[in-house]
Amino acid sequence: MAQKITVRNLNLFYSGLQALMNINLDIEEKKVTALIGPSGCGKSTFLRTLNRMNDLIEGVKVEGQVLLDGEDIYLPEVDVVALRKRVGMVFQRPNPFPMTVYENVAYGPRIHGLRDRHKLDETVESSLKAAALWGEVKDRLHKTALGLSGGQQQRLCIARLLAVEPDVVLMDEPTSALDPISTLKVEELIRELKSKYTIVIVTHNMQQAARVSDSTAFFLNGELVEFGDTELIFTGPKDKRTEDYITGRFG
Ligand SMILES: Nc1ncnc2c1ncn2[C@@H]1O[C@H](COP(=O)(O)OP(=O)(O)OP(=O)(O)O)[C@@H](O)[C@H]1O
Repeated sequence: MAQKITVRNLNLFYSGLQALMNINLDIEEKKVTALIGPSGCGKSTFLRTLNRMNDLIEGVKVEGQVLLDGEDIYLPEVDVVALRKRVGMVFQRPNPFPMTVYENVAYGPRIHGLRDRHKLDETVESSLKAAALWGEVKDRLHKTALGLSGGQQQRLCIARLLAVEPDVVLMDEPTSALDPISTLKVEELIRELKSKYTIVIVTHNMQQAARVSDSTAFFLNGELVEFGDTELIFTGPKDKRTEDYITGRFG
């Protein structure tokens, strides 16, 4: 199976304090990879290394390699804006711009040079359809996005990201601020999106990891303890620490 992202000997330090310890991990193309582990174990930090979001934090030092389609994203000549277009991110709390639904989705393509109104309309419609939101918003495209429900706002943020045609979608606890029904809708969407995108999701919810992911990585204190097929991780983990965590003994 094709590897989309290859992580080799990755270490990360926050002002000298080591938050990731020698991580080695292969992320498969068009699969969902879940990152699990107790609070503070480094899941979000690791997720942010995949599109260099940690660069925005002062005092961060990264060692090792993250290869995207075989190319090291940490080389100095890499265009970080182009990288973040290819590797987009959805956050814990939905963060639509204070604009209309349409403008939220059209924003990215416009920034990247799309001006043609007809093409923009098409992109907005196809992105909202891909995010399973079109039916709910097609009659309110020109109303503020802030009037949508939390679950709709999160799917709008996913549509906004899909509009710039990424390869990889990073999701940092994308349903933690949502009610159970909205959560299921986003989970359904994740399963649909993997036919086109490589998805990496941080979740605190073990059932969610089991429901949506193909592979699961268990982190503890900045280390990758175990990584493998989700079913195997949940039914027969090799490491005692993984077993303790998934059976709820800690975290
Ligand atoms: N901006 C930062 N500056 C300094 N230390 C940080 C920063 N962000 C995270 N850390 C530290 O790095 C470690 C890993 O944090 P991280 O947020 O990646 O963990 P996490 O597993 O995602 O936690 P949670 O599940 O609570 O979100 C923690 O010890 C945290 O305090």
